[in-house]
Amino acid sequence: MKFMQKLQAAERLNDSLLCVGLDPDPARFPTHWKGDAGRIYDFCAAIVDATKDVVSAFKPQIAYFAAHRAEDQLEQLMAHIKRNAPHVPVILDAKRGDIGATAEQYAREAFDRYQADAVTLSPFMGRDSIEPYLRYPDKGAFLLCRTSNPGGDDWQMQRLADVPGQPRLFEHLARLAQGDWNLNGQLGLVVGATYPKEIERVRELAPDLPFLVPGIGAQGGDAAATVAAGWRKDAGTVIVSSSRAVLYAASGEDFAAAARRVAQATRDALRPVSPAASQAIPG
Ligand SMILES: O=c1ccn([C@@H]2O[C@H](COP(=O)(O)O)[C@@H](O)[C@H]2O)c(=O)[nH]1
Repeated sequence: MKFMQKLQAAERLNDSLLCVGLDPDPARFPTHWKGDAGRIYDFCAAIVDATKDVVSAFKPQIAYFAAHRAEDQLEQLMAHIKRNAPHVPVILDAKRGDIGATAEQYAREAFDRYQADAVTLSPFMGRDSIEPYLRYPDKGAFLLCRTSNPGGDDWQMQRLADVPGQPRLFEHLARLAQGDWNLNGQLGLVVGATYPKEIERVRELAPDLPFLVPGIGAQGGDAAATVAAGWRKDAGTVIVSSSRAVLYAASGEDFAAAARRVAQATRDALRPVSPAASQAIPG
């Protein structure tokens, strides 16, 4: 099944726009596993099992595994999700961006090694740095467009003097992703929940693309404003990601149950409420 279809099916099945981010930090593990990087798989698998009927996607962040030499635990985790939550798409947050030949290797890493359904990419190096990922017809790729961090202003808000209308960089990218670059409908955009006005702008420029939206929870973005700005009935959807607020909801042996409660509350806060929208994710 293609990534976009899998995403749509998971949204409907779980009636959810929430993506749980898997950013395992051993220093924040529950007391009985605290500091033990050997428990990364156990921790993430428990979160997956507790939230798999509440989410539209999972988003493991590769840095949290690589930093602890835990790539083998990421492979195990991906296999666990395929086995126990096969209906939930997995977006590998890797933010890769390199020349074509190297991008081919990164694409193999994401899609062959880790079996991800989609990957995040930095589009800074241009179209040929994205193309190798699009050769996997069933997979998706999310391009960083207007990121959730304050430093995103340094580049993404700059105007391009040589392009008609002098769009900001993020606006130019949104147009490319909706148009020329999106040959087979595999692209989406990363837009931070911390900038709802820009989410709205990107939605104008890219009406059909799925948005991966980090920045609610620990970064303080507003769930309802995010959905109002980015989600359109029967058109572009949003995959709203929260990591730390869910993962570290409690520090005792009940951590997975606490994560589930926060995930459920977040999913509920993300329900579309505009008059044009239905309460449930439409089928
Ligand atoms: O613009 C971006 C792009 C990616 N991220 C990633 O999302 C999560 C956010 O974690 P929280 O704990 O929910 O704040 C993390 O993996 C980032 O690398 C982002 O925050 N902003």
